[in-house]
Amino acid sequence: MKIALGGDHAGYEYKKALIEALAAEGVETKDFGPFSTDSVDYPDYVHPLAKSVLAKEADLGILICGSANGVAITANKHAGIRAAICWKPELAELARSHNDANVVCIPARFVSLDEAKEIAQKFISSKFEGGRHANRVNKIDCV
Ligand SMILES: O=C(CO)[C@H](O)[C@H](O)[C@H](O)COP(=O)(O)O
Repeated sequence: MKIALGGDHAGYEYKKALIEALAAEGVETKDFGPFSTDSVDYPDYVHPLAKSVLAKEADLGILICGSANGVAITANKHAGIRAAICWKPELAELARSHNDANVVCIPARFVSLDEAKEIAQKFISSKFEGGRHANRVNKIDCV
């Protein structure tokens, strides 16, 4: 499994820690930046990550910023991206199992680092259930 990570300056420290934690578990990652806490514009980092997930260069994406709103709004502009804002591990599990989300957006200014790690872990380890949920997800993509 390969995970793409990105976000903005408000999520930089959490992104760094998540990459270290994933690497320690043998999970391959690709860091789309930013690479410091200098103030940046999140769309500059979200668009390349979304394209990479759609190109199947990465299996799933993790976006981290202050509130998760901007990165989610941006990622969901890409047809085929289903980006979910998750502030609890249970939400991350449901985003995968019910909504087939392929990107999770974590609000770094509203969760602890340990919570962010749990959210990321639950997201990448959960599977889409299909069935009735597939009918619904397919209608999203029909627009
Ligand atoms: O929605 C956002 C980006 O996806 C975040 O909340 C940003 O991290 C936030 O807007 C950054 O605010 P700052 O005052 O420029 O640090």
